Amino acid sequence: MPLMQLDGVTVQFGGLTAVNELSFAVAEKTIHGLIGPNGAGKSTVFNCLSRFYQPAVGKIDFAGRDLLALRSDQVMNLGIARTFQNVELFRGMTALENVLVGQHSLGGSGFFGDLFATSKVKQAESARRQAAMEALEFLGLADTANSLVGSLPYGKQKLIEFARALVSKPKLLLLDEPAAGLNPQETSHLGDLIVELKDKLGITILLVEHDMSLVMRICDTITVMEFGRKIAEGDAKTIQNNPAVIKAYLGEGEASA
Ligand SMILES: Nc1ncnc2c1ncn2[C@@H]1O[C@H](COP(=O)(O)OP(=O)(O)OP(=O)(O)O)[C@@H](O)[C@H]1O
Repeated sequence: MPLMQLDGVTVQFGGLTAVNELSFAVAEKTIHGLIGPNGAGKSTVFNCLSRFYQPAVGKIDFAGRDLLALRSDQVMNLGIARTFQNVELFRGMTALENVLVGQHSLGGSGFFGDLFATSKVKQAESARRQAAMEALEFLGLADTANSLVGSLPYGKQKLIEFARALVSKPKLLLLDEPAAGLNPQETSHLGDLIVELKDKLGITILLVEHDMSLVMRICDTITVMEFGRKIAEGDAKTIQNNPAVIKAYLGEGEASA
């Protein structure tokens, strides 16, 4: 059984159908790419999964639950985390503090516990800090823990966003253009880290990305969208040789796809 299944999902903005009867399944512990030319509807799909948008029609099942019946915060508690196209961190806070923010959804000790800082609270706080440090260490960022995020290079900031998403212990991680703004070396390192998230932590990844060499290198399965519809699906080799995919990208001038 897949971890997540979209079934006939349709999203409209006024007269525009941004996602059109889209169905696809994401298998557990895989890296699943969602690609397509600009405006194909990829971000709209992510925004449905994070529950920012409500589809007009369709169903989304996540680990046996009806995702569309849940609020955005409930989705996070169910085990879905995401990163954003543009880095969305608190620049005036340290890397560690930013990662700690990602644990907020895991629940705390409650109002009185926080107020009186009981030993239980202190223990929970120390466990949270340890988990945040472990997430930073996993991504090779331990040395940045006490640095202000705004002072760090963009590539590191992107990875701190990853750490923040990881610390909520997601089953599914939605990565929205993680390679945007990174140089080829940083992109290659990022690709290795994404594979490690799958292999070592067992996290399922849904990846929206324009860097085709990264997508083709790390994805187990790729779903291709154009004008809101699915036009192809399969492994990298199948997708690279699919005439409809080649046409969709060539039509946009992205012959590299
Ligand atoms: N909030 C919105 N209101 C109106 N139209 C929207 C909204 N969000 C997206 N759209 C439109 O829906 C279509 C799909 O957009 P979307 O951002 O999902 O595409 P995308 O595949 O993520 O594109 P890109 O690769 O450029 O990020 C586009 O025509 C876009 O203009």
